[in-house]
Amino acid sequence: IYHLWFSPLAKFPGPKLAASTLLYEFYYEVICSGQYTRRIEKMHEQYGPIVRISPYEVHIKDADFCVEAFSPVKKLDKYGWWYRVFGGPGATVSTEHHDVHRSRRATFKNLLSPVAVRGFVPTILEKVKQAGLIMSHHAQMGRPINMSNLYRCIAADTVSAYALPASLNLLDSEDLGEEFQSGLRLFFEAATTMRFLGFLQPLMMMMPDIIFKRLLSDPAKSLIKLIRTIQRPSDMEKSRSCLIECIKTNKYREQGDFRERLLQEAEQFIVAGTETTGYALSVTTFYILQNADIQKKLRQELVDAQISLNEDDLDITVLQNLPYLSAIITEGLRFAHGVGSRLPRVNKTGDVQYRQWRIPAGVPVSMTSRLHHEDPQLFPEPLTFRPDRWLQPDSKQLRKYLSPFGLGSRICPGMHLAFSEIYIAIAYIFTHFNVENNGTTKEDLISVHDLGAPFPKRDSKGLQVTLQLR
Ligand code: HEM
Repeated sequence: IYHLWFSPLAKFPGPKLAASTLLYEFYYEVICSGQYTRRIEKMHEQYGPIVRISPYEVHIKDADFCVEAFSPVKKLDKYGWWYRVFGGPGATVSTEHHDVHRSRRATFKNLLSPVAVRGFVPTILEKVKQAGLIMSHHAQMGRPINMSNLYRCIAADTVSAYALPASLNLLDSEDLGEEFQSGLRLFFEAATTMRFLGFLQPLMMMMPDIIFKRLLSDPAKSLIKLIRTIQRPSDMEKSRSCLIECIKTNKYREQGDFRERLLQEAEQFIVAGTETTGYALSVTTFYILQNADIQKKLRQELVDAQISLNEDDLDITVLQNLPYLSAIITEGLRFAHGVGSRLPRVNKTGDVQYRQWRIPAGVPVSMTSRLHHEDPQLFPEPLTFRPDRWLQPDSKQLRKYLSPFGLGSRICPGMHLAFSEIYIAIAYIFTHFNVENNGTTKEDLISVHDLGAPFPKRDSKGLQVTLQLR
């Protein structure tokens, strides 16, 4: 009764059931597995650009407003209830308060800068070439390959080698990271459930180690082992400037357990940098393969540019200046929003005004990038993959509405690394192989379950392709 009649949000449009209990969201998120984003989309169709989606939160679908409201100059908190399940209390991604977040994020500002990423290009190329050998082997055997898994392996091996002194080496695994992928999906499913059943967390912490270990998949165990072993002092000394050093030596060093913070930040890097980048690569490749003309133009540009894809002299800026490749990658990111669900923020410093609606300070306000990316007013024929839309005189204006990496002060810090991986992998693969789709449909790739990260239908075989060496 309070939520429906007396709450300061009582006058906001939206379904009465959603306004009165969190069980409404629980049903769509947990019972139906990641369906609330789609439900919110429907609510906007019915109620307009602002809807109350829970007893405590409103969601806005208005790209111009969101760009402004999520601007980096605004001091916004993350919505603790939503984010606490994505990492421990020491992880930057789940840090609630703006000021604490600022100092935590400063810890690895230099680590992920464009200059630092440029220094890492030879390692990225090495990983892509390793994947190229696996592809060549499949080409010779005449066997199709699951590119979704291969891309995820490249992403996991790259981000782990970047953040830690050792790589996860999933490209060496026999199942090409298949088990790792199931583990990641399980992680996101469990996180979605725990958001609502947080009261069970203390019980889980009491679970004996032996039972906990049995529940983990082998790759999850290797990830934990990898992070644990690199905490030995000898590894710390010999490590190049990576996450360990950043946390240990930075001036914002926090009180508390260094190892625990390292574990949480490292996990966050690997989870945040694997599914997202792998998904962007799969979706972009899928759409290139759907259209012979796009593929032809891309190859022509790569051939004309005569780029050397060797570790010693690859200049990534040359790749990044290729207009058609860049347009393809930008359009790919419009489809492959790494975080499919909403991004809620809390402004504690003052009320938020949206049109005639005054949202009281402290109320979580969320937005969803996909809803902007698929808005026909902003992107005509939004469900058609059209790199050309990024090559028009006015396409700079359009970029404002593209937010695959989020917005504001919490925008993805790993985007330079992600861009480098995507540019190198797409350029390398389409230079060295003829690639053909082997029966993959859109339904095998599009996000059906938004669990923080987007996941396709459960029985999807990923992007299956056949290859021929060029
Ligand atoms: C195509 C690839 C990627 C996409 C689309 C992507 C997308 C995003 C988005 C949308 C957010 C904001 C989440 C929010 O506001 O709640 C985010 C945050 C984050 N991402 Fe990425 N990401 C990608 C790759 C990476 C990589 C490679 C890394 C690691 C090097 C990384 C590390 C992070 C971290 C640490 C955060 C939390 C930032 C903070 O809260 O300050 N991401 N990412």
